[in-house]
Amino acid sequence: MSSALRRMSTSPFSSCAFQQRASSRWPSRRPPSTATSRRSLVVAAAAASNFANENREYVIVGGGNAAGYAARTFVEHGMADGRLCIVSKEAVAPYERPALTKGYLFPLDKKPARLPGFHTCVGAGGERHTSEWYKEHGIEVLYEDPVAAIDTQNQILTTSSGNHLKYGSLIISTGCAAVRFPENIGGNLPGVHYIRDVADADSLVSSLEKAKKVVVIGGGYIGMEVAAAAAGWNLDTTIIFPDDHIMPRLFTPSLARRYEELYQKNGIKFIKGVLVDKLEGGTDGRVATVLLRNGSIIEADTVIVGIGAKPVVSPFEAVGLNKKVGGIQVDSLFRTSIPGIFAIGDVAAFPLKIYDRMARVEHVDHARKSAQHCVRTLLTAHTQPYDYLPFFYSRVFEYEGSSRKIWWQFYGDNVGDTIEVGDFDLKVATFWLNSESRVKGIFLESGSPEEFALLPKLAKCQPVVDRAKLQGASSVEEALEIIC
Ligand SMILES: Cc1cc2nc3c(=O)[nH]c(=O)nc-3n(C[C@H](O)[C@H](O)[C@H](O)COP(=O)(O)OP(=O)(O)OC[C@H]3O[C@@H](n4cnc5c(N)ncnc54)[C@H](O)[C@@H]3O)c2cc1C
Repeated sequence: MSSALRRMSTSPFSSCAFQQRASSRWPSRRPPSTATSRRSLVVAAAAASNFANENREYVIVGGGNAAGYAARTFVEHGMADGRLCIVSKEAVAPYERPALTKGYLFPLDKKPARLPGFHTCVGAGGERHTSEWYKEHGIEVLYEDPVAAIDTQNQILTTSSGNHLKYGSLIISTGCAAVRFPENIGGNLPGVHYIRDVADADSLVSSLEKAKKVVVIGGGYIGMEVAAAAAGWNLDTTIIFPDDHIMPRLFTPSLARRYEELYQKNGIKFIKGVLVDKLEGGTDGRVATVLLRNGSIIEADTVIVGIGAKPVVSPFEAVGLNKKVGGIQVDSLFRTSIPGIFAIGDVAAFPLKIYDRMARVEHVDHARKSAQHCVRTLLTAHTQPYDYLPFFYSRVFEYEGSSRKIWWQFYGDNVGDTIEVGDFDLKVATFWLNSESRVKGIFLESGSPEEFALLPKLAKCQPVVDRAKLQGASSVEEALEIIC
């Protein structure tokens, strides 16, 4: 590693993330003054050593889930030390983003059922990849310095602080950004929250600590999880969305109805089938009311907007975008149209081989697997196409004292018609069957580890089933036996 690189990889982060959790929601946060001095150091190093021409063999842009798993794969191949640089917009080392709407939001006195996995885990020891881990493995991480421009001809990245980095190979993992309400309808009022990163989650926790009336806009993953977390704070919580039921892109109406009943038992109210027109501030400037298209006015001191996310393609448009599914177009080895440039995770539009179509998948399982596949391609020149089976999961009401903890998984494709089996109070499964009665997708809630382990196998081999028999199954166990 060159001396300039060594100086920059010095990270002031703490490595004992968990021990410090009780006193801070983000234990390894760096004091702002250190960030400033580190940036000055980077600029000084650039001036002193013709920084732009100093070659980084491998550069990852983005400091999220995919970046974390890509770094881990570089380490596993012994190719990280002094060769790998991560350029991140965030102030902290890559972490497990799904925790942000789950355990991370629970009140600390309710002891989260699962410790938030802020940092990626590796190996049998499951050691945490704190900033210290990156340092120990000789990985240079530039924090809070997003890439602002790329010169693909000369292979140079320019960061927002004005650094120039020359790369050998580049992996883009910029993920997604939350869709925001425009400013003119109150989208930026104090008390209005969007959750994409840990800074957003910290800001929401500060609001929840004082909140009385919470409105969650959006009935998808984010809305469902945040509303369930707000219930853990015993707050007056209302979910508002334009669809007929929650999770319209995955849940069947009957499954959604049972979930809505459970949410209502936890004190959460629903306003369905209506759009939000405007958020208005009160005398203190904070959000105070939510105006609906049907003329209703809902009071709120805290609003969480979960209305979707869009891939962060800027400033990489020239690398080649996919117009249909959005994001950066890659092939089955995560190669973009420009040699030496790859894209992974949420931002990558890739061939979903099993269903023979292009897709972008905004889920952590794909972020991890695409990262591992891409780095193996880069380092070992393997040519096996990525063969991904879509997998989604969620967990809600996991805090201590909750009447019912929910954990569900979905594998496959939710196309065709559905057969629902089981008792919602115990265990429930939904099967998506195509016109040939092949199982295309499976949803299971509250299954055993063995049952959950069956799902990917079934969704992959897509067995043909006897519909009448499946329909007549009296339990999930019986249904799985019929299919297997
Ligand atoms: C609140 C929340 C809850 C979720 N829950 C679940 C769940 O329960 N299950 C599930 O499967 N998935 C869940 N997801 C989705 C999952 O977290 C993502 O699919 C995963 O994080 C994608 O990884 P990624 O690295 O592609 O993107 P991200 O993890 O989003 O990382 C992208 C990174 O790039 C950085 N960046 C952006 N632009 C630049 C730039 N110009 N320069 C440098 N850095 C940049 C961002 O700041 C960020 O650090 C959740 C997502 C969120 C936001």
